[in-house]
Formats: sequence, C-alpha cells, structure tokens
Amino acid sequence: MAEVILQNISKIYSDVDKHMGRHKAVDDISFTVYDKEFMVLVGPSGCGKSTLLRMIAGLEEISEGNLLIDGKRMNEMTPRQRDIAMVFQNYALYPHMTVYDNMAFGLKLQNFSKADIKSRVMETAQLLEIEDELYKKPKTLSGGQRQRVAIGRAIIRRPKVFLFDEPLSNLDAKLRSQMRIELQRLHREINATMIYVTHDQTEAMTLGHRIAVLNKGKLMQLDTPMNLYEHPNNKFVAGFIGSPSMNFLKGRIINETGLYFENESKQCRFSLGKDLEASLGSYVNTEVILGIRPENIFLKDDGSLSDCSLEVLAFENMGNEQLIYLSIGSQTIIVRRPQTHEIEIGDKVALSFSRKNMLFMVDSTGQVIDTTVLSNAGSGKL
Ligand SMILES: Nc1ncnc2c1ncn2[C@@H]1O[C@H](COP(=O)(O)OP(=O)(O)OP(=O)(O)O)[C@@H](O)[C@H]1O
Repeated sequence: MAEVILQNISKIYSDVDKHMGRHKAVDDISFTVYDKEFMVLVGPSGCGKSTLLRMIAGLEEISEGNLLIDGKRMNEMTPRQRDIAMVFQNYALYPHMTVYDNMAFGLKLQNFSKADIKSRVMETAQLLEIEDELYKKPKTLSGGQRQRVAIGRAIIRRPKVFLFDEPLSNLDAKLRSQMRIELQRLHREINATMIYVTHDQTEAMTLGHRIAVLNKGKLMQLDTPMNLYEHPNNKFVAGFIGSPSMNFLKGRIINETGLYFENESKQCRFSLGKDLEASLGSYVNTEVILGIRPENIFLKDDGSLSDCSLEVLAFENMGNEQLIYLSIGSQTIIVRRPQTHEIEIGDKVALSFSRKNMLFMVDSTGQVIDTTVLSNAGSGKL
C-alpha cells in the first residue's frame, strides 16, 4: 500500500526578488495519488512541477499544507523515512563506481548481506536488460543505459513510492519512445505507486493513468488522458494537451433565426445546430473562443456549400497524414487529414467543422462552457 495525499500544498519563496516579494511557486494544490497509480505531473517550464515533486521527496520544505503517505503526515520526515526513491534527469550516478556498485550502494548502507545484494542486483539488471553492463563504469554507457542504471538504483530498494523528474529528457526521440514503453512495462511488473514529472504532453498522455496539468503553480485539471483530451475544463488545458494544438478561433455567438458562430474577421460563419443552442443561448453577443481539434475540421471536396473558405498558407506531408495551415484574419488554423497530394499553397479550400467535438470558452476567463447537458438530454441519457 502506498497512497500519497497532498492537502493544500504551497511553496513560497520569499527571498527570490525583493521587488516581487513573496513568490508562490506552488499554489494550494490538493490531490490523491492512489496505491499503484502512475500519476504524471505536466506543465510548461516554471509551472512548479519539479518543486512539487521535490516537496513530496523531502528535498524541499513544504511551506503550507500536509503531505500524507499511507495516512501518515510526512512534512517533517527525511527522504529516507518517507521510503521514496527518486530518479533524476541527469542520472546522478557515481562516476567512479561500476554499474553493479552503483546499484548495490544503497543496499550496502542498509547492511544487506553480500548474497542478498547480489541476488537483488542480478534480478534488477535482468528486469532492465543491463546484465551485460554490470562491470562497466557509467561513462562508457549510452544515455539510455545510464538512465536504466539510475532507474535500477531506485527500484532495487523496493521503496513505497517512485518519483521521476524528467528522466527521459536527455535521450534522443527514438530512445525516448522506447523507454516510455519500458517504463510502462516496469510499472506493471513492480506494481508500485509512481509520480512522474515531464513538460512533454506526449509523454504524459502515453504514461499516465491520470495526469495533473499545472500552470503558474496552480492545478488546472486532474483527469485521465482521454478526458483531458476530450473534455478539458479550460483554455490552458485545451491548448496544452494535443499535438498539433487545438485551434482557437475568437468570435461571437449571434442569433439570426437560430444560433450561429461568427469568427472575428467574419470569414467563418456557421449554424450551431439544435444540440448546441440551449447551452449557448445565454452567450449570444458574448466574446467567445471556439476550440476545435485539427482532426475535426474537414476539407469539403464535394463542391457543396461551405461554412468557411480559407487560403492555404503552408502544408506538411508526414507520409500517413497531412497538416494544412490556413490563414484566417491574423490567425492560423491547422487541419489534419490523411495524406493527399492535391494541395497547393495559395489554394482556397472549403471547410466544414464537426459540431460534436467543438468547445466553446468564455474569452475573458478561458472557462469552457458546458455544452454536454443538452446533447446528453438529446440522446436520452439524462
Ligand atoms: N530555490 C528556488 N528559489 C527561488 N525560486 C525558485 C527556486 N526553485 C524554483 N523556483 C521558482 O519556482 C518556480 C517553479 O520552478 P520549478 O523548477 O518547480 O518549475 P518546473 O515546472 O519544474 O520547470 P522546468 O520544467 O523548467 O524544470 C519558478 O518560477 C522558479 O523560478
């Protein structure tokens, strides 16, 4: 059992900049990491994710709030008393020791017998597929192998909780995706509670059972990867999760024998249909932002009347799919669709939008307007 509970945790740096005064690097964050869960903390540089992880580890003092592990308050406990292991971005291996000794080091300090140490090192090396590297020094290993040793050194102690601080960011793209798969396997095999920090949303989406999205020290949303993608609560999460990012079109809801969305430059105007009318009715003439994912915009090839006609600025052919960049007012929107060869820069293309996956946000706050009530009622689920 290892459940980690954060209750109103804050970190206040008071002496950073005399002009700024007190600076809240982590601001009133509460959530529970369940036993055996893989929780990812994600957010842009400076959002406070490493500070939060270091407070859980006991490497940074908690300014406000409580940290509980298995129901016990940990705020004043040392890292060792917390029974936590942490894996860092820069591996933090001892350069003068072999891989074997790096992994054995913590166990020696805990007075494990030689035989026990050997069997644990062998078992861990096998799990991480580094049996052939045991008698080498870290500097002769590749980045991926070094990170495996660092992970090995953490898991060999069999702690209650594992913390990872951007462990893959020094690796090249191919190795990173390979290590992601291995971390998933490792988690299944050792079945421990893991908390993993990254700024990379793809890494977050592929690894996390649940993901906590942070921005400017605050928790923006905590949810499963698919819920974050399909039902973001606010503009920050909508824009942060997904690659390429969600398109945002500024505009207004207008009422002319039914509700329409019209973008700022009046190049796109389309009916919102019955499903969206009830929930958006009270936002007529309010500035809103339409959020729509690149895969939910379609090029109309059948010559039928279009919601919107725009000029192609650029395109990228990826082999299996194509990203098309279109200019709308001073903005660019991206369409993602299966690869074709018919597009030219400067072409005018007619678009249609899938109403089902649209998000509407209040421009002034970035809050997503709940449009699910009516569509649920419509499909008889309510
Ligand atoms: N020791 C410190 N003293 C003062 N301010 C700090 C200290 N450590 C971090 N900060 C500030 O706290 C904020 C959060 O930093 P933190 O390192 O947790 O962000 P992060 O999300 O992990 O960023 P990155 O991905 O760049 O590592 C930043 O504004 C940073 O400048």
